[in-house]
Amino acid sequence: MAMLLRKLCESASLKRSSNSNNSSERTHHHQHSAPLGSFDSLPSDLLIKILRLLGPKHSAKLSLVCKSWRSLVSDNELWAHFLQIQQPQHYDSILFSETNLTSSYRLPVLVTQTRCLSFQHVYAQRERLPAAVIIDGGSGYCKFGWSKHERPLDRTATFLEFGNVETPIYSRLRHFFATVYGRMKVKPSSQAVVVSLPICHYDDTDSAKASRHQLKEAICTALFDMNVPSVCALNQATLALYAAKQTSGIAVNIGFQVTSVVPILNGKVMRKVGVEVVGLGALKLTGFLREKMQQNNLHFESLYTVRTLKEKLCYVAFDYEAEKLKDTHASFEAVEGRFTLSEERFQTGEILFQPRLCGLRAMGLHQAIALCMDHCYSAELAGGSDWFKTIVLSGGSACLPGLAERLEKELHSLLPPHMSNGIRVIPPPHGADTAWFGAKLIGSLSTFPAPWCTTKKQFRQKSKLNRKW
Ligand SMILES: Nc1ncnc2c1ncn2[C@@H]1O[C@H](COP(=O)(O)OP(=O)(O)OP(=O)(O)O)[C@@H](O)[C@H]1O
Repeated sequence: MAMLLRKLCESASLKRSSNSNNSSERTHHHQHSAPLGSFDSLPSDLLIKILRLLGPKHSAKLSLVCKSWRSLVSDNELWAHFLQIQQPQHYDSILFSETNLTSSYRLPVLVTQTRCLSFQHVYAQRERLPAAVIIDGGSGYCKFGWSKHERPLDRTATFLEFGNVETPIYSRLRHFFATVYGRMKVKPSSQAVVVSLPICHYDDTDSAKASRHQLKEAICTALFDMNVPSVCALNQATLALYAAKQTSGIAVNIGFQVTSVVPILNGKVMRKVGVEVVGLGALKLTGFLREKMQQNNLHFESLYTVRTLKEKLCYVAFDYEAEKLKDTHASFEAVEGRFTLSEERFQTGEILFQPRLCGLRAMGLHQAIALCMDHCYSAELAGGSDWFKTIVLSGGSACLPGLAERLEKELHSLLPPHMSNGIRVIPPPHGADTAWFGAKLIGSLSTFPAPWCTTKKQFRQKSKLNRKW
């Protein structure tokens, strides 16, 4: 094989030199004589196999030799293979994003468009792309890092460091972004940023719209004042949906303080249909477990221990009543020592379905989702009658094992068959970093940053115009 590869390269370089010596001969050569030199006799699938072994760099070089090599090398399957071996675990996400998200106008992609996609071009563009900064600033925890990295570089407790609501929003944001860039040890002016917008001011009212606009403006102003060259700001729910390789569906984010149920059609939040919000989140879950542990004489020093036990031992029961009859003891070695939990393990997650267990008069998560689905159905939007049947979970607390299965079961029993048939509840595809991963997908696109980002100049011009009007 090594000999074969050497011969291939020799033939290619021979051909290149003869081509550059005589251009009229080149035309003749391509059209009539052996266009691939001594490899002409080999079937093209074998040649593709050889190219696979040569790798992307050498294959790209071969495509410079002549038209015939270029045509052979441009094989889409070959470059799909190179994309796959480069990031085997994310290949599906790359395919999804390159077919559905390359333009920021998130219209449904036509089949013909998919066929036009040149994987060689996609590969080359992605290689050339400098890494972007990815910041998902959650209300509890901020995840930040690089688009070319597998996962966030770090997490910081947003609520502890930046949670002072009395501070004017602009200075809080400046401090927040300066801290993130400081921790990443990078100059803000060196690269574009993809930043998440929190899921808040959900309503379809003018005042909520104005608040959303104000928040986005404040985020962009803070970043541009720090000389970031271009900014892409997208809401967390849409990013979570992208992370699950979907452009339409219902994004359910179990956040730090609240849970939001967000209908999204072709990447756009359907505020007219309605976003449901339940006042339950990570804080309530931890608080509930703490109470249960205290009631059951399980002594701990730090709330951090309770949070760790929640993450390591808690789960959602498929059938709450049946679970009570089982032996559910399990232990975990925390920093403070060894803890054994039993019923607390599934009682904690149960508050999502029965909020009254923690003294809250609110809808259960399944009810909020069913209500949202019902609104989607009644709205009769152009997306058809199925787009809202895909439900994507996100947020750290949505990582509780068993949550997706239980939700699916509850939705089936709440909804009539024409609405529940085909329901799919997808667990957080990238755990607590789901929205971050969605933003990473955007920051890694072959077309990034152009269609997704606003440059400093564009932003300033738009702000000036807005002020005039
Ligand atoms: N495997 C897990 N099981 C249960 N809870 C988890 C798990 N992993 C993380 N969490 C919890 O998730 C919470 C943090 O969630 P997340 O990072 O989604 O918050 P956030 O993004 O700041 O919230 P928001 O969406 O409101 O901005 C923490 O309380 C943490 O304990």
